[in-house]
Amino acid sequence: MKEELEAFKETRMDEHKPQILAEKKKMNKPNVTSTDLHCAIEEIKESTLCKSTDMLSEKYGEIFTLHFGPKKMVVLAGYKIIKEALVTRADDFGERAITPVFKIFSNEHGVLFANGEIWKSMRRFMLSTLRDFGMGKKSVEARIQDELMPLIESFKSHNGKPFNNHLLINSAVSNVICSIIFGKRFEYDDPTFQKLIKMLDENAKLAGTPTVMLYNYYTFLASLLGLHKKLMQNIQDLKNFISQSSMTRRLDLDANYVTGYIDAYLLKQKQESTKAQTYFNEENLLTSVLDLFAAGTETTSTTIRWGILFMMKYPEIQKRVQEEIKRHIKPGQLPTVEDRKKMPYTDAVIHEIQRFGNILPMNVSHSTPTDVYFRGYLIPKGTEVIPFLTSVLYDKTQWKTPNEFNPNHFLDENGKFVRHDAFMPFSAGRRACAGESLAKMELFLFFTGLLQAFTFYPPPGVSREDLSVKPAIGFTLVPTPYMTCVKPNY
Ligand code: HEM
Repeated sequence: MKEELEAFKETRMDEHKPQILAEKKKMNKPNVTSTDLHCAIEEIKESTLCKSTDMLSEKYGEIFTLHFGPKKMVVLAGYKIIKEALVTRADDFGERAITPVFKIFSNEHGVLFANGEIWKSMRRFMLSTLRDFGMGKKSVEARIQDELMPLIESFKSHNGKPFNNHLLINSAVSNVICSIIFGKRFEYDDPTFQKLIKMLDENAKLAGTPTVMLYNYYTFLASLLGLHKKLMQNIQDLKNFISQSSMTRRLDLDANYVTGYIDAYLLKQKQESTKAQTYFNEENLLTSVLDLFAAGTETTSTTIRWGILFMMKYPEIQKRVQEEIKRHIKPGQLPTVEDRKKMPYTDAVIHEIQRFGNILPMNVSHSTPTDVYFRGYLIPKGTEVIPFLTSVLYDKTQWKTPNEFNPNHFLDENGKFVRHDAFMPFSAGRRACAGESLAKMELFLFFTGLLQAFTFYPPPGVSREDLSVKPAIGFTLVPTPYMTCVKPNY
């Protein structure tokens, strides 16, 4: 089989003379290491350095090989090539790379870290169930609005004194997902809830640490050292919690009263139980619920935390958002999804928070399901591919001022909101974020609701210039921990 593949490569290479990326390319270009990539991401965020992604692509081109320890990966850099790969060539680039760390999360089940038929049926079910909840009796919009009130109260309770908003925002966002999954929210001081949030937060940090990365590339050695144990323990504990909750829901299951995702899954499982082949088993339930939990909490919460930091740093922008809120939403009334259409400036600011915040700089790795010929190269089957999202969100050919926080990127000369093709924080193509609609709704309702209620400003003695937008590097780019003060607006 191996010889056949080699022979195949040879014939195809003779025909088209492509280079085998990750093999021949290395000969005429310097090696790019993960450190180079991380440095570039850091420098991009330091606007004073005025560096941008073209630094990487100018040096190495739009497509290059990256060496992580013994492993070679292909990086795609820039809007055009990433769109071509993920959208036009979706069949060639639409698989997930299941690295050893991702395998700990999923054992190749669920949605986020799965492929093939399991991925297809789980993703289809996830999208349709989330859509149904959006239109159900208690819509997702109402669930988010319900969560906004306790969040505002908790912010108020600090009486203008500096506090770190991290845990509170995580709790609010996580509660939206909990309400969708389990059909109920938790009090912020509930010890079980606090433990869940802590484990999710810890895992997001751990997944990007060098020690856990080591597990990806030197798996045997890292297993001996037990570097991945905490991550594994957290995942097991989270799955145990989901399993217990689903056992309770099974007892109360009522097709006329579907409270959440778990109910919907259990009903589907019942329907499919007579089929010879079904993917609606226990392992897929636990993993897809964990996917929702993990992918749905950290991402949205981090984006809101970036948003508050940017509002403190750019008070003139905060003021313009608040003026627009005052014009369209009465005091005491909660924002609704409908309001967004009337509020182009706020919409543009939220889009810019996502662009500039760039929370998933390296996307989630894809891989090639077969040998792929692309832009004159042969990328062998099973190669990990990084569609480098930073290079799209900061692409100099697509944005007027890529290294500045500038809401005008999303406004025309008349102040109307304009879409931007290179706005790709949710990625693109068949693996694009499954929670995009929910995330957009949450970002608008939480951000607008918080800015309606409060003005955010830095603690005494800290100037806006002191506020750093340099991220802490990990799997997601999170703001360096900061303190904030709030002044109620009414
Ligand atoms: C601001 C918030 C969010 C951002 C920026 C974001 C971004 C992303 C990105 C970049 C991917 C990888 C896409 C790819 O592989 O090409 C992804 C995948 C995914 N996201 Fe999100 N996400 C967000 C919120 C959410 C929420 C709220 C949920 C769940 C309710 C969610 C669920 C998922 C799932 C299940 C996948 C895997 C899709 C698949 O592999 O088919 N995300 N997201």
